[in-house]
Amino acid sequence: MSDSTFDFVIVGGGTAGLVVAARLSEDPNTSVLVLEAGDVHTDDPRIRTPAFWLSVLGTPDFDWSYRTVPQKSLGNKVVPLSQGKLLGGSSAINGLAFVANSKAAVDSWSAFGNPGWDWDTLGPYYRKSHTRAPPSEAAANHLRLSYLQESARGTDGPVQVSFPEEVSDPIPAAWVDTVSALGFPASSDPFSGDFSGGYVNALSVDPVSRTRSDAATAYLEPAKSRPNLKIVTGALVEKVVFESSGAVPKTVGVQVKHDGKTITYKANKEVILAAGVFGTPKVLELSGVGSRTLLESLGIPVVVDNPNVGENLQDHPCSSISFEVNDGVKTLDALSRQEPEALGAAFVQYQTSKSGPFAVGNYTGSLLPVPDFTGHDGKSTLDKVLQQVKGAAPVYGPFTPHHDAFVHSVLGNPADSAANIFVYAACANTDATDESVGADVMVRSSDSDATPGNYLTLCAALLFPLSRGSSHITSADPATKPSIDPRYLDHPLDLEVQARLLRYTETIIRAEPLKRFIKPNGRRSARAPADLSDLETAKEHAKRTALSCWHPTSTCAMLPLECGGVVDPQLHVHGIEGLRIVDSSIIPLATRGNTQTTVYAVAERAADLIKKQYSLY
Ligand SMILES: Cc1cc2nc3c(=O)[nH]c(=O)nc-3n(C[C@H](O)[C@H](O)[C@H](O)COP(=O)(O)OP(=O)(O)OC[C@H]3O[C@@H](n4cnc5c(N)ncnc54)[C@H](O)[C@@H]3O)c2cc1C
Repeated sequence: MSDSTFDFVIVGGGTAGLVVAARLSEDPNTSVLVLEAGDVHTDDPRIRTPAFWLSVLGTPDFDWSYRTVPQKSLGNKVVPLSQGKLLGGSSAINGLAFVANSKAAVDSWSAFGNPGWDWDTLGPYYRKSHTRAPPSEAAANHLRLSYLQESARGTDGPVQVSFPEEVSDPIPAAWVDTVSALGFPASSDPFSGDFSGGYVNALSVDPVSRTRSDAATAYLEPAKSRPNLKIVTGALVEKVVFESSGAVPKTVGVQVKHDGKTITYKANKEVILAAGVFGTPKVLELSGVGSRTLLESLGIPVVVDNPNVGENLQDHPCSSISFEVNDGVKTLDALSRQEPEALGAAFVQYQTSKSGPFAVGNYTGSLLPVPDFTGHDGKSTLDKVLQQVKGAAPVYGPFTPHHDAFVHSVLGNPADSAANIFVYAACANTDATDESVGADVMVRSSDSDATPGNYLTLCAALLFPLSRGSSHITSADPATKPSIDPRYLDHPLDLEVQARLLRYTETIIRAEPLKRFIKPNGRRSARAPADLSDLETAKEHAKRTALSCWHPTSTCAMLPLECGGVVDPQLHVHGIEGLRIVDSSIIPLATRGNTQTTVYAVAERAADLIKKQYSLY
């Protein structure tokens, strides 16, 4: 294998990049190079220990620590946006929730102009990427997991997935029972494509070692000794290099900064971009693929003028409120306050029996229709809201009519979920400041009252936001971070829905059995209203507390060019030979639920498409 020329050069050793690298290098006659800007931290206990994920956010060794531009609709708040900067990428720092997308959402990809991308074709790749260990009988009973289906789970895929074997904490069961009693019982297996209801989700946690299972451990570890696979870390890809003499620019390789030197690696077959939702459009723009106006303003020679690059950014906004629990109810507050006794006990429990709070991430949630739009008056309420926002609805680009049609159809179908309401078992600090990075905004901090107390935070996340934003470079210098503008809650329909979801938390905490755990007239998070029942009050609180759920997608969407696209259904960049994108940036529509399963599935499918094109083993 040459040191500087490979069949495939993969930019980004994150979630998608390592899947594709592992699959392509299964063919011993194919050489694969992975270039990752971050370093190797696979053995670091802060990465491996499931519950530590919030505490590592903002750590420069692990996190790009992006921040949005001031968000107009949130009173100019700047929202911190973590993204993994290490081998394994965001799969190594994420919240570990392992939940599949819905059939309706994936089927829409094909309807948007991507033939061959629907639930029937992608569903098998969700299963191919993971192995879900069946829960013990005790955990299945305690966590109300009777809806799981054997046919929906992955049985021999690389990512190891399990349920918390936690049978002493009454909150998850109370949560599932409460949501069910309110009319939303878990309907099916989350990997069947048709799930809705309250649930305890599976986690990307190895059932034996009770450590994080990510792209580095699941995909790279078994493949890393292959002689045809080379991984270079600490390597920032600055741009893709093209040969532009023919009618269509041809990809030659990439230019990289490594150890202070500038190096060019060549690709015999393809360069594959997997630098993530902000990294991939940045590399494209630095390479001359993007809006002519932007590139010329920065002095970057234009290779392909495509103004869609970096557009269509979608993310799940999440607004929340914390409620004080009754005395004696155990939450994570003591750990979040870093009380030595609580930390010590959790540490010992994890070390000795791989159990306790350190063994799990966040796992109590729900995927729901918008409750206001269900039931007897649901349709007329939705019609009224749609009518009300009609005149003020922005047009973000050519994808808007397709996007509107899909979101309106989901909102109008009580069998589809448009909302994720979940519980974080501690008080949350939702007030980002200009200096906030990573975990500052979730972990309780100075803004909480001084008296120690225990809380449940209910978070409401809008799963199909119509607000769409962008991520673009502002300089030709590869070291400069992009300007990220998700436009959270910019679309008036998003604010209407988000406020209704947040308002619904008042209904949830007043319903049995969860009600038994909430302190009557107890304290709430700082500056939270005493009652959210008034819609205008809920809107203000939704805006004030809105943060990212860390699920950004779609900045290089798989869509026809005229519809706002950057890649075609083979994941080739429009108008360029030999350049593909395989990461979260190609997902055309925000996912119904957390994103990692969809990234794994897309990358698995991408590897098959590439293998087929080149007749690889
Ligand atoms: C804090 C957080 C919590 C989350 N929680 C969950 C959750 O609980 N469940 C869930 O399903 N999803 C969750 N997600 C989302 C999910 O993890 C991501 O959507 C997914 O991992 C993204 O995969 P990717 O391959 O697109 O990008 P990444 O995995 O981020 O990979 C991109 C890689 O490219 C590298 N890179 C970038 N630019 C360059 C360059 N120029 N040169 C070389 N390398 C480069 C990066 O360092 C990174 O390693 C979370 C994400 C975060 C950040």
